[in-house]
Amino acid sequence: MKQFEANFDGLVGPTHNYAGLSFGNVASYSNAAQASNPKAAAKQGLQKAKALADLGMVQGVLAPQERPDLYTLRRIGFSGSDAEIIQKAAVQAPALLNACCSASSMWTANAATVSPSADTRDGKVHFTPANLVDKFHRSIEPLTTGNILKSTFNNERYFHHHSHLPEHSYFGDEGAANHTRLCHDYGEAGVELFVYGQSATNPNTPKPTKFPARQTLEASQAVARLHQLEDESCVFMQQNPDVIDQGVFHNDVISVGNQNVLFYHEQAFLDTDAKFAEIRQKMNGDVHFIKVATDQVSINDAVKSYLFNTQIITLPNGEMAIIAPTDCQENPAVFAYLNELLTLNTPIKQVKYFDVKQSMQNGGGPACLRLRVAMNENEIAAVNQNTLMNDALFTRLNLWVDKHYRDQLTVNDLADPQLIIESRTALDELTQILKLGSVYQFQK
Ligand SMILES: N=C(N)NCCC[C@H](NC(=O)CCC(=O)O)C(=O)O
Repeated sequence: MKQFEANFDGLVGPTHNYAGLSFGNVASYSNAAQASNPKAAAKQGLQKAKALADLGMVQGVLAPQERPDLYTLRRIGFSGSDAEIIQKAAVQAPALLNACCSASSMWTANAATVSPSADTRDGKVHFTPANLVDKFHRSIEPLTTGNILKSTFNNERYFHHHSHLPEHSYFGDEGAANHTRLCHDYGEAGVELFVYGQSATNPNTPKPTKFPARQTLEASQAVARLHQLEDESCVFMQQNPDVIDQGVFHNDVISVGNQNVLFYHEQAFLDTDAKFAEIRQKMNGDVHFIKVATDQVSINDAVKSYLFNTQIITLPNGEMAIIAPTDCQENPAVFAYLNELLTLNTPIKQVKYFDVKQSMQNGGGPACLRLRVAMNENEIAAVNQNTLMNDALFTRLNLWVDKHYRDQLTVNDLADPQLIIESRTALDELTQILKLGSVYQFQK
């Protein structure tokens, strides 16, 4: 049976804005309070998704979340009509209103951790929504994420959905941003590489000192247990705390894998040699570790350009390509490195650049925008087919964005009570386009 790795990109929501909500994420902090362009942001995302579909990849979309999140604002004590709640929050607690308006669910690498059926004991594809407890604006995502995943992968014969992990710092979980699956063929059992920032229960292990380590070892181990993975197919590796302190807030800002390739910066991990030996032994066969040295690309350039927040994809002809943000073209050291990479004898033969600047300005590159789901033909046939990208869906979603999205949004606009009406109208229509059923609270 044929095997594929599908990418499910998050649709950018109508409230896309820059509110400086993510301490430790350099781009989010440095672009705080800039005006955003929701329509352009959504279209940049659609262009990338469509281009991958046109390359012959299986490409899907995941719906965004309802924002402003009135339910959370009510939960924290704001009352009255929708307009009154927004108006009171804007005056009394503007930072909390901003958090409840974030379109951060667009970065679906943080939606969940996914283990393909080839790796799991029950032979199903497993999903655990990330609890994202480190950031308040993201901690309000997992319930709706679970609803959207269940409506997108809506067949119990093939898909096993778990609840998110307990909402406590012991179990800080950021989903697939800290999880890479290495394998020889997508349909064969692979090695699931869990990269954590700190151990929450062991005070003697290294930790960053300036910025938070969002992913814990305890969360990664819990996901591996839930997903019924064998010990022989898991590797738990610690991210270098020094790079977290330089703005590498997720592992996918410093390394990316695909099949038997791991592309990484030499400073990415702790205990690299021993852990790579473990990966080699568990992989039973060739693994290409493509190391980028600090004198080729500094951590600062990697964080600015998102060299490692690229997608490595296997094209239908078997060659690998890198999907990179145009920011990599604009950074001389990174552009020179990528040109050189193509001359080295690695499986990566092409680089394709995409303008995703609206997302980049909040610290989200091409890889943040997608959730990978490796599936066989039967599993793909069991996916909600209305979420799969093709010419018709691309046209339909562009028209939908044109109809509902604002050209520009500032943080001050988040107090406009009209925004919730626009957002709900847009999302209601989207659930009909994607035939998701009632995934949002306002639809229940
Ligand atoms: N690396 C991966 N996989 N994802 C990137 C997530 C970016 C996101 N930015 C934000 O949430 C910024 C929102 C704001 O500041 O308005 C975050 O920090 O969680």
